Amino acid sequence: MSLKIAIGGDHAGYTYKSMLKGVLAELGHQVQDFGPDSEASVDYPDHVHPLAKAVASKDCDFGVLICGSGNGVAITANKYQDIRAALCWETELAKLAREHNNANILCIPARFVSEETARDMVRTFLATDFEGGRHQNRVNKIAAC
Ligand SMILES: O=C(CO)[C@H](O)[C@H](O)[C@H](O)COP(=O)(O)O
Repeated sequence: MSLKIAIGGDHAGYTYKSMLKGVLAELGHQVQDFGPDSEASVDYPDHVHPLAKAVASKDCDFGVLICGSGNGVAITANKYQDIRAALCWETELAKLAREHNNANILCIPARFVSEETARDMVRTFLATDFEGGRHQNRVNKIAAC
């Protein structure tokens, strides 16, 4: 199924973002790029806030955020009540983020994972469904905070 994917991050994730846009296109997904558009140093919140709003409003189905450690983009995106941004550094974590947490944004630490791992995490994240059940009860309690 073709999805609308929001992608963004900062300068440390720029190269991976460019590579992952190609992966998303190969998978048949529509891509909205929230920048940056070069490797020039930027402030990640400037790119995360509009992306998180697009996912929270369901204008985009899922988001992929890439920075150096993944922490800044995750911390910023999770400020939004309807965002569940998961920092993942191996494929199994990306799978569990969807299965157990119904994560809607995947955060990738570009300076700490290989390009192949980043590609595999994106493919797995988008191909994995939320399990619901006991996990839905837990996710509901996040929103209640
Ligand atoms: O999580 C981050 C910011 O909290 C990211 O790792 C940034 O990409 C990193 O901080 C950028 O560092 P730089 O020295 O300005 O390239």
